[in-house]
Amino acid sequence: MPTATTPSTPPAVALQARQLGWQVQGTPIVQNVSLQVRSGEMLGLIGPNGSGKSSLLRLLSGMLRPQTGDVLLGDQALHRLPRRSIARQLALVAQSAHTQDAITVWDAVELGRTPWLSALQPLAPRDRDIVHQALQAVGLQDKAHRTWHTLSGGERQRAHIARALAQQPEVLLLDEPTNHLDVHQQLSLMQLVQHLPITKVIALHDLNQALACDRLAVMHQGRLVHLGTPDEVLTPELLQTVFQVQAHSLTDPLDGSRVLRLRPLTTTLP
Ligand SMILES: Nc1ncnc2c1ncn2[C@@H]1O[C@H](COP(=O)(O)OP(=O)(O)OP(=O)(O)O)[C@@H](O)[C@H]1O
Repeated sequence: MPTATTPSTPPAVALQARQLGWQVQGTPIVQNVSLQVRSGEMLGLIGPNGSGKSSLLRLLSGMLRPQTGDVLLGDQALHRLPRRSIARQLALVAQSAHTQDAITVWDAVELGRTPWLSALQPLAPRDRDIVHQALQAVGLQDKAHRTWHTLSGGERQRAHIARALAQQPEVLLLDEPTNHLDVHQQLSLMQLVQHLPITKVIALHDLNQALACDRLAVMHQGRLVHLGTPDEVLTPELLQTVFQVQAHSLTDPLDGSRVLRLRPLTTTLP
């Protein structure tokens, strides 16, 4: 019978930020952020433009090194882990990941297997199956042999996600993954991510999409200002002070779920 101390039992906290701080030339970008991401949850990261969401995700992924505080992946300090070990456990789908134009979609997604292969080791049939499944999950199986530069913005976005899935991470960080996607693709992607049996942290701008998360973390001016369930967090008061919008909750007559109706407090850009 497994116990709480059995090594194969996943830790209750998959990823943890402890008093993270990051600044550029004396300007604080992320300030004193502490949070715990529970194993298996989908944690939404929301906040206005420039509030520090992408920076926090990059700190959590190890791409950026904090000047203060640290990140724990499971119970291990991220900065002490070799890159390869991090890449076997955690994948980041960044907002503007670069991919060479001449590469095919298949090759781009195949790169997700790199952390699992030793030098010069060719892909085993199992690796090829995983790449195939990742392409299928994002609906790109028919475009596997297309070159990168021929893809639309939305197709590139889905290919980046497929590459992260091919990594088979335990923790998946996604930075505004629904950008560039049409409404059908946005909903499909949110469902796909929601049902992945791993830990997810997802930066989102669409607050109605954020309602599907288990918990939400709200960034404002580089600080984490709220953490809780969508109902606890998305109050009219918070939406007014952080997002500068007036919010009304409606109920979807089809399934009784909550829908947010938002109006700007002011109509002028800051
Ligand atoms: N490398 C950098 N050098 C200087 N400033 C930076 C750097 N990276 C981020 N910033 C600044 O830090 C702030 C937070 O940026 P970040 O991209 O983390 O915000 P965000 O919440 O993801 O924004 P958005 O919703 O617009 O994508 C912004 O003001 C940005 O200009």
